[in-house]
Amino acid sequence: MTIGELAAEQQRITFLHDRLAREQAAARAELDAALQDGDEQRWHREVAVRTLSAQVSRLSVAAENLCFGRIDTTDDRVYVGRVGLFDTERDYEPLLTDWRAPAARPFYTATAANPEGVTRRRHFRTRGSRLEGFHDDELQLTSKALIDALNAPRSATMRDIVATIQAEQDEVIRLPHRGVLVIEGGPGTGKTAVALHRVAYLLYAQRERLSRQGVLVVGPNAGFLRYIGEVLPSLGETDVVFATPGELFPGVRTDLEDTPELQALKGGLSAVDLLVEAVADRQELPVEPVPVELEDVTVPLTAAIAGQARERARAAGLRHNEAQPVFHRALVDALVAPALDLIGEDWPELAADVRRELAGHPDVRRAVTGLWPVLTPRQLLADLYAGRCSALGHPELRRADPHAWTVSDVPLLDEAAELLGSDGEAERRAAAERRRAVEYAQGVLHVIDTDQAMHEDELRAVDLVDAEWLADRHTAADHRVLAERAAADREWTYGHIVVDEAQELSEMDWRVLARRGPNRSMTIVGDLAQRQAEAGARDWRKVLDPLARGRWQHRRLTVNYRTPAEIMAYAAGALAEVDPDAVAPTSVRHGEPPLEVTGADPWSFRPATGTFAVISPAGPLTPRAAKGLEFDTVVVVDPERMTPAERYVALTRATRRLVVVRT
Ligand SMILES: Nc1ncnc2c1ncn2[C@@H]1O[C@H](COP(=O)(O)OP(=O)(O)OP(=O)(O)O)[C@@H](O)[C@H]1O
Repeated sequence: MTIGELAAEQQRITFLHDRLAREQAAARAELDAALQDGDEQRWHREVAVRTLSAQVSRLSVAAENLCFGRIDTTDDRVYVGRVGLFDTERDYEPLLTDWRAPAARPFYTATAANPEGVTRRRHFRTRGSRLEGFHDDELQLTSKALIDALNAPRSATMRDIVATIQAEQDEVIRLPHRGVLVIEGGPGTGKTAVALHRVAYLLYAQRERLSRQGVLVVGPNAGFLRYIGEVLPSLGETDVVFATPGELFPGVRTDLEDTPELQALKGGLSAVDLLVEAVADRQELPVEPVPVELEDVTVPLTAAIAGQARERARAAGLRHNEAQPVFHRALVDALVAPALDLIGEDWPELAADVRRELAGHPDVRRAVTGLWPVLTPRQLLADLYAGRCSALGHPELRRADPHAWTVSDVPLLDEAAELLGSDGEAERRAAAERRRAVEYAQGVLHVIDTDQAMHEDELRAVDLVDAEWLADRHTAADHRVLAERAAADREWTYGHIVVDEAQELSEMDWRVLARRGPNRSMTIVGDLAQRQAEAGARDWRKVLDPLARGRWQHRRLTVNYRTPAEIMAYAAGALAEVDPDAVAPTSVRHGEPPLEVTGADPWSFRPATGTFAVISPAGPLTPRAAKGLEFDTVVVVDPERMTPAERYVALTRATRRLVVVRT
């Protein structure tokens, strides 16, 4: 690196930063203009505001590490960075190439064995717009830039890796597969990083579709979501909903766990049958005949009559709530003949009169709501847990607070919503919303109309518009951002779904995700050897065949970027206990061997700098909560008191130093 070269590259980087600043200013000005534009149709304006806001946020996060690399070929030179910048005066010639563009790809994939036309690959080290240095990596597999990145101390949140994506990772990030992609790999192989960069890549390659539908990222717990939550915004992407499996049913947010036995019961597919039975159990027959008092006679609504009506309602093939009116009609039909028998007369109009009387009769209506109640998913499950479970052969499901939802209840609530159908609540809410809007519009028109200053022969607002029309204009647009709308709507379907730590999800969880992603565009990352959940995956085929038979692909990552080789060798014992045939990933770095001590205070190992965690069966950080996280120094307390999978997870969290303390 000569001083002249450094100055030339600094000039280039300064120029790119100036360009970025210009583009930022232009996008902001356009956004301000769109926000103030009163003439533009409202819908157009909202689309423009949304697109421009996204553009502004994308450009504003790009300044840090704006340009991180350069590749030279025999006839071209490409600067690679976080966003694309173009020379608008020179036919949109690229000044900086977005890391996701095809032209940037050789930056990640060229090797000495397969240089892809690349003669030089250069990595820049920058701070803001200041170039601190650069180096050329001779197209080696493991570059200095990677080792520097891996040796850097970690912070509380995960960072993006655009400057140092490795070839095996790049292949997965850009894989053109449209269905389900499973990325498997041991601890620290960059599965999470790769999945998030794949989202950023897909948002780049299929922006039109994905920004309309959004992307859902499912992670194991809130701590993990906080840890990874900055990666996509740092890449300028915001149309992403993050959720734990305990948050996938709108209105419920839980991290309570059932016992492993209950998790297994609720997580297996037989839970669907249990719910079908629970719904059937709510289609009841009267124990005693219910008297229906007509004008002339009292007809007993017997179990036989209700049974007849129930058969008809069940045969209608509708969902439970939607079949209630069918049950009502069938009950009325079934009561006509006994009523006529009791009246003892029959002439053509009499049957029609009796039917009419029965149809509107409060006794019949009460019987319908008692025997075939409209239910919400929560009511169905709460009643089940409050005691109905015993009659269905599962007394173990009974619990003191039936509404204390657990993570394993969430897929059951979702399944129940499917079985029950609409309870009318959403429609009622929409109708109430609409009534309020019309009332508001009427108020607005009234104010305009009673304005004293108005002349009698002037055209008045009410001559031109009515309240319904005004209400339409008022409520047409939903102002919430996509992520909020999607998270609140159980029937929202996402353009792409990412599932991290996917080995933890139960068969019932997968059914929820299948509903949220009917196009089966998914990236699933996990490691079967790290499974801690009783109802989790033991075999990808078993999980994915029902979801996307013939449409899923499997890729494996083999290099460990987190844990030094010495720590990985130590953790290999735990891995062998989980699965004797499993192969541990190969670490790229070496470090100090783990330290084993007895009876020491775990907190005495807290280093002066860097991130630190104590993982112990009793907390503060349990192996379960440590899933997916990493720290510079980790103290694992009493690994023998953990299951082999928990031990394997706990021992593979350190990026530098591992201490094992036995109490
Ligand atoms: N190409 C890369 N350049 C720089 N850092 C990387 C790269 N790939 C992975 N890393 C870093 O390695 C660490 C481990 O990555 P990540 O958490 O994605 O692994 P994982 O496979 O999801 O691990 P686990 O299974 O334990 O959750 C992170 O700090 C990540 O930033």
